[in-house]
Amino acid sequence: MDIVFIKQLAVDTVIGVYDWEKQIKQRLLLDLELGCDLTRAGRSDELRHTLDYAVISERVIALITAQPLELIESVAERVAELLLSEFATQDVKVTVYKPGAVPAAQTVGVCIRRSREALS
Ligand SMILES: Nc1nc2c(c(=O)[nH]1)N=C([C@H](O)[C@@H](O)CO)CN2
Repeated sequence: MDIVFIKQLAVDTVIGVYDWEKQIKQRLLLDLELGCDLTRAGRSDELRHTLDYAVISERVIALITAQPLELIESVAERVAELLLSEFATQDVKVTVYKPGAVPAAQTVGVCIRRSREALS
């Protein structure tokens, strides 16, 4: 399976369980992997034959900033659902980092894999 990926997509949004977190924006970083077949795009050299990482990035940022959430798990699940429903990908891997959440750690986060197969 080929992959279109986006690494360390920065999104400033309201995210967190605690009251003080609901008053501020915090930065999340996302790694996205979308499984697909890139043979046609590689041969044709046409953008319409692949997944446009610029469009995907804009959609993901718009989704995450549209509503406050508590858990980064919820962010990951919503992003996976969006990617599978709006883009021609077979499966996705979504990693959400919340740097700074645990001062003693470089970063913390969650990683999920979801496939179109599992939806049907
Ligand atoms: N597995 C998770 N653990 C925690 C989360 C989370 O989203 N997923 N969130 C918090 C708080 O919001 C924390 O980031 C505040 O520093 C705690 N644990």
